[in-house]
Amino acid sequence: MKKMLFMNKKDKKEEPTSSVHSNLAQQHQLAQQQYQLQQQQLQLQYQQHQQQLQLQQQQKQNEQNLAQLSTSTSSTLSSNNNNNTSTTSISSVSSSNNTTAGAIAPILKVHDFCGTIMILGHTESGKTTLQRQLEFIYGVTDPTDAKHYQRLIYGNTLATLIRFIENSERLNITLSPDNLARVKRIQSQPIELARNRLPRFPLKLGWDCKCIWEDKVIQSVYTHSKVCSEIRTPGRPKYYMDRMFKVFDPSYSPTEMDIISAYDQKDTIQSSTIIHKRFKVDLFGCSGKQSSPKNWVGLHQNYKPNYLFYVVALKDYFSDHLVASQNTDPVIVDMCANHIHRNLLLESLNSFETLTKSELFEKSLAIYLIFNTSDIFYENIKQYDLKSCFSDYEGGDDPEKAVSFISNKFTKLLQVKDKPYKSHIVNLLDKSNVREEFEGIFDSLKIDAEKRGFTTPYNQSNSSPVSSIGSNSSRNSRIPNTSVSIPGLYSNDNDNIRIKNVNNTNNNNNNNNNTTTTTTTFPSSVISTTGSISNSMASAMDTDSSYSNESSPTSSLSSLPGAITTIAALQPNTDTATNTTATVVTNSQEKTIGKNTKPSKDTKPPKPPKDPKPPKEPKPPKEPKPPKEPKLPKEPKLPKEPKPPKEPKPPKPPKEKKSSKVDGAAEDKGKKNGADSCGKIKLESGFGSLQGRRKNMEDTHVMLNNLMEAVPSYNGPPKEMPISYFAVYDGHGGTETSALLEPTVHKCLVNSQSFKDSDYDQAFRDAYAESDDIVIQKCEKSGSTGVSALLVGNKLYTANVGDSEIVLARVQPSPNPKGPVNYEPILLSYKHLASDDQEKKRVTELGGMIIFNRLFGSLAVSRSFGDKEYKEGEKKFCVSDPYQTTTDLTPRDHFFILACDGLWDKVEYGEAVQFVQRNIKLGKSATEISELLAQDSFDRGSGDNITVVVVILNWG
Ligand SMILES: Nc1nc2c(ncn2[C@@H]2O[C@H](COP(=O)(O)OP(=O)(O)OP(=O)(O)O)[C@@H](O)[C@H]2O)c(=O)[nH]1
Ligand SMILES: [Mn+2]
Ligand SMILES: [Mn+2]
Repeated sequence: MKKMLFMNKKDKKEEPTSSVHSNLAQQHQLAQQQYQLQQQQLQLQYQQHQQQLQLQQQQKQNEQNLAQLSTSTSSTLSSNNNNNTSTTSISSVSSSNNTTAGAIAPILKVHDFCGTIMILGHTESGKTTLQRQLEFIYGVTDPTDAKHYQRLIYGNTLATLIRFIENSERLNITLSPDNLARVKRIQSQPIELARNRLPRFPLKLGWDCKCIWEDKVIQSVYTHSKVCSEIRTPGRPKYYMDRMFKVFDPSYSPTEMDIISAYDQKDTIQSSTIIHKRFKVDLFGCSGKQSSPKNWVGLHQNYKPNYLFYVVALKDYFSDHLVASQNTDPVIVDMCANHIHRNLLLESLNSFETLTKSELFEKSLAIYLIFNTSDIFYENIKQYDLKSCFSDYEGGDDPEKAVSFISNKFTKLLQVKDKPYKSHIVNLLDKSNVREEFEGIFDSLKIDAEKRGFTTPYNQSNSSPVSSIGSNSSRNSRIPNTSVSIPGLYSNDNDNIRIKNVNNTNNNNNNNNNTTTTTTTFPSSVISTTGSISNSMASAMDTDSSYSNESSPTSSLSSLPGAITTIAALQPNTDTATNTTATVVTNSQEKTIGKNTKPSKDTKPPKPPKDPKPPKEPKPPKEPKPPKEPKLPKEPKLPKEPKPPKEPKPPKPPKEKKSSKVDGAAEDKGKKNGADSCGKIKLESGFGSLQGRRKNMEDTHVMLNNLMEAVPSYNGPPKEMPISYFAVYDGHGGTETSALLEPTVHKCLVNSQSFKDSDYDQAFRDAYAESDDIVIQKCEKSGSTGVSALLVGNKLYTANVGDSEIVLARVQPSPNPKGPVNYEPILLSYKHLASDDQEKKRVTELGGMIIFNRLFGSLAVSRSFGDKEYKEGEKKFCVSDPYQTTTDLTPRDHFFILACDGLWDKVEYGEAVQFVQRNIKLGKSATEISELLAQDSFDRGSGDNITVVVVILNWG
């Protein structure tokens, strides 16, 4: 039956496809011409309006000034019936700023105001969407880089399809046989992108894509992905799928909605500049990584935002209970019972609470809560009760009640802190909705900026059209956000203000162009246009002059006792890690950088700072250029700082359940608790390995307490020191590669010339390269990550590719010798993920793409053994160069743990170290501990294979 269905469609397909394509091409061209004409007209219209607008603006500003002075006492807040409003008295500011206000009034005519806004929010809440919309509406630069978006959207389309296929595999549900064959063809496709055949998509595959998308299985995966955090698919999957054929068309040119909808997970801060009624705003949009609370530390120092936009996706309120109660597809419901669902709305709320304790929050003047995805939320609330997320919710399916309930959860945190705020409910995809809401926001911000004296000339170096204004402005250009105001500077420059993207001034010329009689006079109440919340912004007119003088260094943390504890808690390991890993750092530096005798690939340039410093002058480019750096792939000097604990999830007590499947293949693996002496160190090693929820077991591992014995073919000079080798290999796309690595890597290692010469660092590089060559020759499709530890006497050498990692547990010196022993996790590996900034850079410089954080939308790691298709030809998108460390072990080093991402995705480094330590104390063996640790990750919901090797160092 199913087959028939697809056969029918197949019959109809081929021809219409190509004629559709050429029609589309013509349509596109026409549409583009029309668009250009429209743009020209608008430009004209815009210029005509200029003079009129300026007049109106001046009038309005004067009115507003008057209004503010007179409303100073009536600034009551009506937020959510809360009496404890955050009314910092405007009157005090008005009076204290009287002189300033008086001084500003005449300047208003000639000066512009400015502000800096930081956009924060949980991942996929809509931060980038907001920034793009604002750029389209008010931007000073053209946000449409067609080539970039064409690639990105093309990538989104394929990656979405691949994600659906992968999710069907994860959920163990199988597509129709016809479609399985299509899957094969599609999955072999991404590499085509690598061969620079973009944007040509082999049209014959278009039909394959469409059939897969329409497969019942994929449809149910899609339906479920909307409520299941584990199989969530980034971006707007349906939109991408529906536009598939347009995107595959060689003459495809992205529309504005395509651009707004494109999902681009960047790990850098994205900056843009917009101008609204001569109010200039620099927006810094956090994304991906930076959006997690641990990265909010330091953002204020770097960007000095005046205001914060916090974006929340309302739609993400689903929880376990809900998924289990949905009976749409029993197969998937069953599957969902097996994994843990994150509640992204609650996570966002938690993050927000953390934010309220940070310096960034303290120093920002006001918070704008942007409750996004209202469109989906209003639909969902009719089907899924909010009670499953908030047990105290009683509002039923009334969307207004639901939204105001959610917004209250956030605003409560602000009221406690007496922080001025406004809430807005929006659908960020809807341009006119965004315009409506943000007109008011920018109006009120401008008035605030004006009061605070945030005036600045547009500086000369600004590459935007407005930058040409004011030839004598350079002296102020270094301090974009100061209150410096120089009367008369721009008296004749008004006509020079051109906004390149005039979209915003079209459609709505009448009510949009600075003539709006907004009800928003800061700080009076603003009714959100959705009408469901009546919110108002508190007057933030405190007299703290440090706010209005951003050029003075921001006060240090010490002035914020509340913040100190939080920040310390957020980054528990920062200081200690740096200090105590000194030996490791020096060693690895010596080896990898200092000892740079061998050319090329071993050179490890230091990692650049994570957060690019903000541009010194407000520039309009979308993204601050990352600091200059060498081309070679990064190897950071420091082992990456151990992750701070995520959510305070108490580790579950390990169950006594034995592993369901214990893999065993390595040579002396059977010797589970192999105790052997290694110099003065007696080793005890063990492993735990779980197939877990995956269909196949693709992990392998090696434990060789006596490496030389295991490789009798060694023919170099005898080794005096005992040598041991441990490794974990995490295969993907089949078991071939990881199975082959198991007997191979250490043999290559021992048989390399460098090993004979006792240059173990080089030996690792040689062994990894040789093993990769062997694998590539023998394995068709699969690949594997790997982490290895070589212990020579008391020197520990490590190497890793991909996301398998090793952590060393070191006792921290304690001031109190009788106090509890504290262990510090020292990370000796580096995750080579496609999402990593440096890896991304390496790949994109070669002409490759990272989509949805994967290499060509497909491979999550950027370095591995095997994965031949990404290594063929000249361009090696995926490499096997390992990250390496060398450590002189001392009796403070107690044990180390090697494991694949099946462990590290669920268990923090510090948690694992504590876990092992606790169990050593309880007298458990290395094997028992490894098994318990693997089980713990399983219990926490890991859907992956899990392999753990624990090596305990007993110092004699
Ligand atoms: N239906 C709907 N989709 C939206 C809305 N706002 C954003 N989206 C979509 O949600 C997806 C995620 O939005 P982004 O703006 O990329 O999210 P982000 O916060 O920048 O995400 P990260 O960069 O991963 O932190 C995009 O594909 C948007 O098109 C909305 O109001 N309604
Ligand atoms: Mn983003
Ligand atoms: Mn894995």
